[in-house]
Amino acid sequence: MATSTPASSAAALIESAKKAAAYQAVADHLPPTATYVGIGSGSTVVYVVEAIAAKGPSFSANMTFIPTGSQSKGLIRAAGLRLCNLDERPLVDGVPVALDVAFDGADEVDEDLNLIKGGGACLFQEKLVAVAAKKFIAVADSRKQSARLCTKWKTIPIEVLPLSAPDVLSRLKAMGSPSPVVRSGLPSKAGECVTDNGMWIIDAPFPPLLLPKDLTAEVKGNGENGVWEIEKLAEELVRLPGVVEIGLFHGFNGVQAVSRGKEFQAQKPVAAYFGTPTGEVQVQTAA
Ligand SMILES: O=C(CO)[C@H](O)[C@H](O)COP(=O)(O)O
Repeated sequence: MATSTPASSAAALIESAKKAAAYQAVADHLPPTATYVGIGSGSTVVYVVEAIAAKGPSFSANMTFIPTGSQSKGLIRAAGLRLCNLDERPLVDGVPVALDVAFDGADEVDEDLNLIKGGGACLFQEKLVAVAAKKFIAVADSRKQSARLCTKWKTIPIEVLPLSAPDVLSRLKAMGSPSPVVRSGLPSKAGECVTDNGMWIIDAPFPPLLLPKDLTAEVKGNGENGVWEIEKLAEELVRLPGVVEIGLFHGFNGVQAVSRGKEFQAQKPVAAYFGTPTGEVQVQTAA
């Protein structure tokens, strides 16, 4: 007879928290009229696909699902949903059709809905899919909720061209990241973790990232004393030669983007769903 240990029951509670968040996010944000839907990567998104499949084939008959990498592609296929790669979407007036909604997991979510992503090394395609969607929804368990990024998930995943890794590492150290490392593929792969795009991931630790509202005349958040505000850090990181994409999803969300005339360029979710160990789901929305 299988015995339940405290560790196995804690793991089961986390799984049910992820599942509850995913099912509620799908119920709230996937209307039967949706046509193009983004599917992210990671263990929580498995339940997003399960929730969609559970609605039956007629619900998704007119929907096409856009993956964020090979895991996500496999999930869409295994569920019998219609798959279309990001670059194969039809053009409307010369522009690739917008996704109605994209669902994805996160490694950490701050109080302004900025995200750290890339724990599963899929951040580049995840960002491409998020910005192609009118509405991006994050799903997670409540361990991911945090006032400031880099508090619980202490490193920022950065996708780099392998050739550039030594230079990027030394530039990151100069920016105040104490010990950035190239992510290993162990235990499943000897050598570096190679992304779906043939790149490497650098995990760069930073102290907790400030929000614009934290800045004062004394605290500038520009890296002085190693302290960074998220927008300033993101701006510097994407400018490093060799960096392909960063795991900070920041700036504005889809609703704010429309009002700024920057439709479909939003990296931030409009809502994050957090499952809790008690079975409750907390929803954090943009202020
Ligand atoms: O960003 C990701 C992959 O690059 C994942 O969405 C993130 O790591 C969360 O994964 P999980 O749902 O397994 O906690």
